[in-house]
Amino acid sequence: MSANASGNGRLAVVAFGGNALITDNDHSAIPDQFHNVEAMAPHVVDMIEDGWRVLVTHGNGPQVGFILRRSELAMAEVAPVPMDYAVADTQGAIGYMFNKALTNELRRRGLARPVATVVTQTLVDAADPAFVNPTKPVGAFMDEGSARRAAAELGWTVAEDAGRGWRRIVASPRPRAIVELDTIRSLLDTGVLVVACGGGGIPVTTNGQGELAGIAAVIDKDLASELLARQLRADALIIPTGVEKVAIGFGTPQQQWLDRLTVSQAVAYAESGQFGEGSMRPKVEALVGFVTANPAGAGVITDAANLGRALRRETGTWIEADDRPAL
Ligand SMILES: Nc1ncnc2c1ncn2[C@@H]1O[C@H](COP(=O)(O)OP(=O)(O)O)[C@@H](O)[C@H]1O
Ligand SMILES: NC(=O)OP(=O)(O)O
Repeated sequence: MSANASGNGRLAVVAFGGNALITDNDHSAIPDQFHNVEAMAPHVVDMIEDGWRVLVTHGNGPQVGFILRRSELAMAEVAPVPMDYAVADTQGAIGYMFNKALTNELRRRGLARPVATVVTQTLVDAADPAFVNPTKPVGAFMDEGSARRAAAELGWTVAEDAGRGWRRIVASPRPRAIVELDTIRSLLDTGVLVVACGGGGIPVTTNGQGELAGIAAVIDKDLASELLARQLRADALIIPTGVEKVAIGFGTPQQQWLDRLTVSQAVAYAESGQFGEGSMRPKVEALVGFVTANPAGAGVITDAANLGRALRRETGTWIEADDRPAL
């Protein structure tokens, strides 16, 4: 392994959004997702060349919904896929896309660094109120009529998603612990480029004797990535998504893109409804949690193409502890 591939250096958790993996009109098309992951890989490898150790996490909202829908459509012929297994399926498939794209990009640049995807379980509380109040959008966007029909005919819970259309929603309990945390840490310490905690992790509960059991839910990957970044004492938590910066008045004539938000400003804006529920709000909340626990840490929201520029502070929205002086 080259010196650059050692387990030293600043650690960044980079949490790619599930929607950010999709640009094609046919939202469920796999080649389009791989094409987008291929476009993201050079930005991750740029960070490695800049001396960062990188842990990639990713969302799975659209993809887990597609798997559940395929399973429903095929029910007459094959047994249905339980939701925890559907999340595991997305970790495997999206992890494979990142493994392949990152390995190819490292090879192109002559960098010797192993890449590994860790199937990751995330502990949740079976009594979490989220199980009776689903909030996590999954699968395709629909018009309201189609959504209401799916609710009546298929028993889905549906809701409008951040002004972008209607979607199926499922339970999204808070992540409490990452079961494979020590394995992920060991891999990072030996210089492996790790992909982990996909889709927020496979939701599991424990019976108190440490015995794990899967449960039907999709965990928010921003909140799980924050937990992971905090427990690994990462230096940066970066959330690449569909926008270069966070805005107040998003989508209105008063829209104002933000370079920096203090924790207090972020909390106040979140409480006044400035950030889309289930879209931008959990990202802001994740970074507030991260920089509150680690005031010297960098908490940044941007798009994948601007990862490097955002880390150099040329763009993106940085969320910072209240007492950190503005640059
Ligand atoms: N205040 C805001 N500022 C910027 N974008 C916002 C805001 N509120 C909602 N959004 C929307 O949230 C999207 C990011 O959420 P989403 O697509 O769910 O994330 P992910 O990339 O994790 O799949 C942005 O692309 C934007 O359309
Ligand atoms: N699990 C999750 O939060 O996925 P998205 O980022 O795709 O919504």
